[in-house]
Amino acid sequence: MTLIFSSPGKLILSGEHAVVYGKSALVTSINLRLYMQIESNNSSTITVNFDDKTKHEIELQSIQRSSPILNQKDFFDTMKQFIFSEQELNAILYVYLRLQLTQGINLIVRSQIPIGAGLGSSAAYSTCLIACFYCLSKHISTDNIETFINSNRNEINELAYEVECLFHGTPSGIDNTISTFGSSIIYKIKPTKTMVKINLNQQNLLIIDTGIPKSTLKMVESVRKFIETKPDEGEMILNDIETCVNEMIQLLEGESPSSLTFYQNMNQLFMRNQQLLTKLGVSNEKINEIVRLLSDQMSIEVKITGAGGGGCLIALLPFNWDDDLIKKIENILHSHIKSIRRVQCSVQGLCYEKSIQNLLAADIISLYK
Ligand SMILES: Nc1ncnc2c1ncn2[C@@H]1O[C@H](COP(=O)(O)OP(=O)(O)OP(=O)(O)O)[C@@H](O)[C@H]1O
Ligand SMILES: C[C@@](O)(CCO)CC(=O)[O-]
Repeated sequence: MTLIFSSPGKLILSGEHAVVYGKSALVTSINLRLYMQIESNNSSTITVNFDDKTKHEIELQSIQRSSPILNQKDFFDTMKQFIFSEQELNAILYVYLRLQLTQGINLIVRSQIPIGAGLGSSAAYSTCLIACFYCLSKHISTDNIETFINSNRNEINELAYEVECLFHGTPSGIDNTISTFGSSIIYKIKPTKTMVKINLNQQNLLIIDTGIPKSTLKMVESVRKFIETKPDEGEMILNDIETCVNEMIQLLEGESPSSLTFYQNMNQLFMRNQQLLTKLGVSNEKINEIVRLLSDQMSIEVKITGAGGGGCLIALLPFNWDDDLIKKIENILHSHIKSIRRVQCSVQGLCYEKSIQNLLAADIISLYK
């Protein structure tokens, strides 16, 4: 049986980091997707092909277990000698054992989402991995896959969260949730995990890739240290970030996205949110310079999206933007960034791909427009 799934990347418009501490965050899925194909075979190996560039083979005889892996701790404790240095391979091993598969498998991964840039590549990977292995483990026939996926999204999301924990320690779950469900959501983990869909039809979001490598794990850890050392200041910043999120939600619910009021207020909210993230310590000199250049020369406010420390930044283009305006931005930033790109948001979440065409066409997209 051959199955293909795809999942989108994401942009956090507001609320990153604060979401880890139970505050609301606003997140949207974007039109960059990761595609994964799975087929079972009669061999005793898992073969993996990443973007036609890296190929791996995992020998199954050595790792088969009679009882399932129950959680991450169990995995690392009992599979010590089989742990790879590449987390993407550990994720495959984890899911294979967790879902008690026994057959040989061929996996093909092709992705448009830049890796490690704050756009949720690991969550799209985790979500597709679970969908592939879960459907295989349940022997779902291809005719029933769509229905099966739609009625099991919550379970897929919970399992994808476990895989995200391999990548990120104890993430909030915002990335796998948006990748599984798609569209745009207000996400919160306290007092219980909740997601509320919100209408967000923005065509004017610009992603600026700083080209600076970042580690989500390290950035989340540095914020934790900040909050432990300065709990009062930390709490105030987190509350102020949540106020930005709530004001953004009010704007989305109350203003036409093509109005000047909407643009001006969103621009201001990006600025306030960025200042708060800077206070939390997740910005740096290079990011500050990019923020300063666009603010001073174009009155466009830029904020970090995701963990910060590098990766991508976002800005909202004025509703009357044109190619000349983008060129002007490129000219101002060209020696400071890797690339820029406009994206569509609120796209479909995890989905079953009926044909191989999209997988074949997928290639890591340079963020350059
Ligand atoms: N196309 C892919 N091929 C192989 N591995 C991938 C792919 N996409 C994601 N991964 C895995 O996900 C990891 C990236 O996770 P990381 O959290 O660093 O970046 P991100 O998910 O892009 O950013 P963020 O979590 O901040 O949104 C990679 O190191 C790799 O293990
Ligand atoms: C920085 C963070 O808030 C978003 C990462 O995409 C971490 C998380 O929510 O797990």
